[in-house]
Amino acid sequence: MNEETLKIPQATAKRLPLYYRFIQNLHNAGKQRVSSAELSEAVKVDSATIRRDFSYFGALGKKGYGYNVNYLLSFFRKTLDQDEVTKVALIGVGNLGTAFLNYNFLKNNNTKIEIAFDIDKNKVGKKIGQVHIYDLSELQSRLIEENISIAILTVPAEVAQSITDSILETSIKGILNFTPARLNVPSSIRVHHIDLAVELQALVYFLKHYPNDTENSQDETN
Ligand SMILES: NC(=O)c1ccc[n+]([C@@H]2O[C@H](COP(=O)([O-])OP(=O)(O)OC[C@H]3O[C@@H](n4cnc5c(N)ncnc54)[C@H](O)[C@@H]3O)[C@@H](O)[C@H]2O)c1
Repeated sequence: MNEETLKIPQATAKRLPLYYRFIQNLHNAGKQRVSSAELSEAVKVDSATIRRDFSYFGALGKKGYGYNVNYLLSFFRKTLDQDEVTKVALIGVGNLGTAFLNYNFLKNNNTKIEIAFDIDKNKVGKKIGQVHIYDLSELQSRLIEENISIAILTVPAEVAQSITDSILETSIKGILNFTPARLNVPSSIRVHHIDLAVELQALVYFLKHYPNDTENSQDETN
């Protein structure tokens, strides 16, 4: 994201790609304008939150008119750096990694897995979709050469920290960690953890303790 968006709350920042996706859908469907109530229904975020989120960027909507779809689209495209492709590497081409390579974020214009790594000799040298799988010994040199800024970690938890340590001195600025390992990194590197087991447990907890909380029945902030 560019500098203008650096000071917005993190929860708002995390909702931006969600807004962008739905605004793209509205644009593709030929819609010219959208009210915060319609947007709220589509993205399942309450309209007060949408108005507050949008207010961080100045007055984007007009009372009684709603938001101009083209304006929002170009605004979010610019804010989310959609015109600039962020190169991603995937480390660990097992069950989860293979699924990501097949999916390869085709709906996102600005992120693409460019390269993958594994230690398994049966996988190294092959391609999944457009993505080549290289031996782990080539990790640092290829990350630097291709100027890759994000690494997705889908390796066994035991090796997650050592792989992380080995990419600290490369072009990597962010790590999307799917392993259950908690990673130690310097503050110059950002780590986002995605743990299905934790999410499932949280869902079970909310079902049990907040069965009637229909106001907040969608969690889009993580
Ligand atoms: N976050 C989630 O929701 C979620 C869900 C399922 C699995 N996981 C985690 O994701 C990771 C991968 O799971 P999986 O089911 O795909 O496992 P997997 O065993 O199918 O795949 C792991 C891959 O990593 C490779 N590998 C092993 N050591 C390596 C190293 N040092 N460098 C590079 N590659 C190496 C293996 O050869 C294999 O291809 C695990 O840590 C697992 O706990 C997370």
